[in-house]
Amino acid sequence: MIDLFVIKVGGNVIDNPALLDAFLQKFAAIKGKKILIHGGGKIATRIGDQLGIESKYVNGRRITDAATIDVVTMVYGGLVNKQLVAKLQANGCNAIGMTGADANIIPATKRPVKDIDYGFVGDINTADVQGASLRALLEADLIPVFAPLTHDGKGQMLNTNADTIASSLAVALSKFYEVRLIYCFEKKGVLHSPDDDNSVITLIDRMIYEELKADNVLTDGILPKLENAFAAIESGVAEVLIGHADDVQSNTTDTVAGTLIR
Ligand SMILES: Nc1ncnc2c1ncn2[C@@H]1O[C@H](COP(=O)(O)OP(=O)(O)O)[C@@H](O)[C@H]1O
Ligand SMILES: CC(=O)N[C@@H](CCC(=O)OP(=O)(O)O)C(=O)O
Repeated sequence: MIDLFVIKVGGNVIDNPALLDAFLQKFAAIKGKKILIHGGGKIATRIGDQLGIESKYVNGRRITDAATIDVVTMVYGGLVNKQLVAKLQANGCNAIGMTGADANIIPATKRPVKDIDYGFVGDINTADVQGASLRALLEADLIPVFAPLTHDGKGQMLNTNADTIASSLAVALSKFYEVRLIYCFEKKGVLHSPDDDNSVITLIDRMIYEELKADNVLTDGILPKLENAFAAIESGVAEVLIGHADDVQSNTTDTVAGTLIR
């Protein structure tokens, strides 16, 4: 039986106040143990623009130079994280805001420079994720809320994709709990036609995934999301779902809406 929900909410939801408020209300109402991981890429891009710091992406990852790591640390670890915590508190949810540096929960290594220099982007040291410390917070009935930031153990903050953080935390916690990982975004799930919310693909396994890729059904951010979903399933996470932020509550029950990854 599932006894922990690891839930990720993406940038398009965070950037839409009505959708975000509805999501947080539903998240707060979910019974049982839960963790929230948030993105916020769009807000970081907007605030960067205001500061004259332009955003550049390669393969869905932000090139994070010295000025950009300061922006994302402020935006993800400060503005977005604390606003979400305050709104969850207002909904009666005892949230505690964190980055991967806090309690050393997510140690990472600066991505080595090969063809591309991503700058201060962190690859998670998966075996070192402190699942036991996180369990202690959960057992104290706190609700951890993670910003997409890690650290190198030598004093440097690193920027890490939020989908990857969610997958790594789900894997680390699956030692202690039966975990359902839920990716929440602004679509009803993985879609056959990206513009048609009624075209949800209800089940994707590796074979279907390869077929969908070959047919060019999957583009942009959905590709790394599915890779992270498969990585979780293949490393001990019981269930992974990709669905709409509005459906988060039903997706913690047996009546799921969205795409199940197997
Ligand atoms: N077949 C598809 N089904 C759903 N989304 C798709 C599909 N193909 C491309 N996408 C795009 O992938 C995006 C989700 O990835 P991303 O922007 O990284 O999400 P998040 O908001 O969680 O960060 C959707 O907003 C959508 O534009
Ligand atoms: C390295 C890297 O690309 N990090 C991401 C972290 C934020 C994120 O993942 O936000 P969404 O879930 O809203 O896309 C970035 O800075 O955009």
